[in-house]
Amino acid sequence: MPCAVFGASGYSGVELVWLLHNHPQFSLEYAFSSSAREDAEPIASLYPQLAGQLDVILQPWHSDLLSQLSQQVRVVFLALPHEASAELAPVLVNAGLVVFDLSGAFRLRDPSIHQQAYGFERAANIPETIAYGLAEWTTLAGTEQLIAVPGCYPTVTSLALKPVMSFIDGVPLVNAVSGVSGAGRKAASHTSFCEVSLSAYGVATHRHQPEIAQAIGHDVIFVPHLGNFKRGILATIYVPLQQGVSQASVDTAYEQAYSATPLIRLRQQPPAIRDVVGTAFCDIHAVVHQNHLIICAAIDNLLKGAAAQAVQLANQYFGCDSALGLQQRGGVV
Ligand SMILES: NC(=O)C1=CN([C@@H]2O[C@H](COP(=O)(O)OP(=O)(O)OC[C@H]3O[C@@H](n4cnc5c(N)ncnc54)[C@H](OP(=O)(O)O)[C@@H]3O)[C@@H](O)[C@H]2O)C=CC1
Ligand SMILES: CC(=O)N[C@@H](CCC(=O)OP(=O)(O)O)C(=O)O
Repeated sequence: MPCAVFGASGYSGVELVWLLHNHPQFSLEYAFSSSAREDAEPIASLYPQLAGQLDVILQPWHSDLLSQLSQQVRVVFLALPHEASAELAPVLVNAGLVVFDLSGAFRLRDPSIHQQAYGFERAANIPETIAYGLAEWTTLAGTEQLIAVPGCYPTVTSLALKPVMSFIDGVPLVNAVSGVSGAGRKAASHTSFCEVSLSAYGVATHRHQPEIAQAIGHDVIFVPHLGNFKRGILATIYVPLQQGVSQASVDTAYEQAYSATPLIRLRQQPPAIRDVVGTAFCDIHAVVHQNHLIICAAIDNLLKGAAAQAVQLANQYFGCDSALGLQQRGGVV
């Protein structure tokens, strides 16, 4: 299946390039950077750890490449800033391409919530049905034109909460800590090494709160934190339970939800970030304590929280095993 990656010079884009280059069913035909770059260059000039391993050329995207692209490629992955995706995705869909978009441009269904969360209007002229691709909870028909890949925090939080939603009695509280790669490759003072010191951010304002609420169908309190490590997210979630919910019923609910899903690991101990970094797994551990459920869940933000989930969805879309090409430990960044 010929494919292309936009935003291939960025963190989630380079992970996509690596996964697709090594995938048995996809062939990577184009890897685009922004048009702000003047020349094509080997991806190893930005990521020297790939020298001798990945001879992909990064090519600046220009719209006059569209007709060539749409003749040679069937599917595209967008790892772009939200506004850039909002502009480009409809153009690519109209050119007949299947688009997996890693940004937040198409995730929120309610236009006013979208406007408030992202600060720009939801794109007009978009396909009527946009799939929200939380991979373990979505069945793609293989006819969708645009698939919105969930955000990193919403992925780990929704995967942890969805199996136990019928037990809850109150608002779940989510504390999640992310590594700095979650903020992308571009330089910014608040994500530079000497500035980062574990702290909360976006308290009561983060755009992933409405996305999580939409995904689980319930209100949620969400507080993200930035930690001084490269990659990975650890979420600790406190769920008020209805009277009488037992550990056994919680365990059964997780087993029923995930016994047949190869990329979810139900753990006997709280997962550590290092258990999942470089993998496409989501690890989940849940314990009933008094009338609360305490869930600890971890993912790699750039893989299960971005590139690997996009490939998992593309696997499903084209009828492959959902974990195809995703079971080796890796990670470029
Ligand atoms: N980082 C993460 O953990 C996650 C990120 N995401 C989402 O994925 C998307 C990419 O994030 P991330 O990889 O972190 O970002 P980066 O900042 O690392 O990379 C952004 C990429 O987009 C390219 N780009 C920027 N502006 C344009 C434009 N106008 N037209 C075309 N290309 C452009 C950049 O090219 P150039 O290098 O030439 O500037 C670069 O390749 C974002 O929407 C983000 O929200 C989703 C889940 C997790
Ligand atoms: C650590 C950090 O800054 N994380 C990013 C979220 C990661 C991400 O890119 O999520 P989206 O796909 O929804 O943009 C943030 O809080 O904005």
